[in-house]
Amino acid sequence: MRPLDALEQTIRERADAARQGDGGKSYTVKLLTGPLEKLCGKVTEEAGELVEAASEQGDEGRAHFVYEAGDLLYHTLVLLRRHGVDLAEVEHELARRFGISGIEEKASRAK
Ligand SMILES: N=c1c2ncn([C@@H]3O[C@H](COP(=O)(O)OP(=O)(O)OP(=O)(O)O)[C@@H](O)[C@H]3O)c2ncn1[C@@H]1O[C@H](COP(=O)(O)O)[C@@H](O)[C@H]1O
Repeated sequence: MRPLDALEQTIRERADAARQGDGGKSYTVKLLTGPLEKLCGKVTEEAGELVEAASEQGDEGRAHFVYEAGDLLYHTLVLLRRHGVDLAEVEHELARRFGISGIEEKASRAK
């Protein structure tokens, strides 16, 4: 199983635990059951940290960039779960775009 799929499964298990009033020691459960603004704030924060890390140089900068990308992906997966959206649904959306040039798609929206 891809790590991203395994992580999604763990997050789904945490959501099930939360529904049963379980998962007190889980950070994921806190994000799933706390205020939506808190989770959205974390996604925004992690996106900002990834963008900041993008200008860091060298091996250390690269490792930090990868670390921040992991944080953003994790928090994004938790937000998707909170909305009942599976990763497969997002992958389906991305697959739908295969072969559609971003520039052409933008131009078609401007018409
Ligand atoms: N991949 C992650 C993961 N990535 C990041 N984080 C947590 O996300 C938080 C990142 O926020 P910050 O760096 O801003 O830390 P912070 O300031 O302490 O966070 P806040 O107080 O603002 O919430 C940290 O607490 C990290 O530990 C993660 N927490 C959990 N997972 C995965 O989810 C699984 C289940 O975790 P639990 O639900 O906690 O059991 C784990 O085994 C991991 O596989």
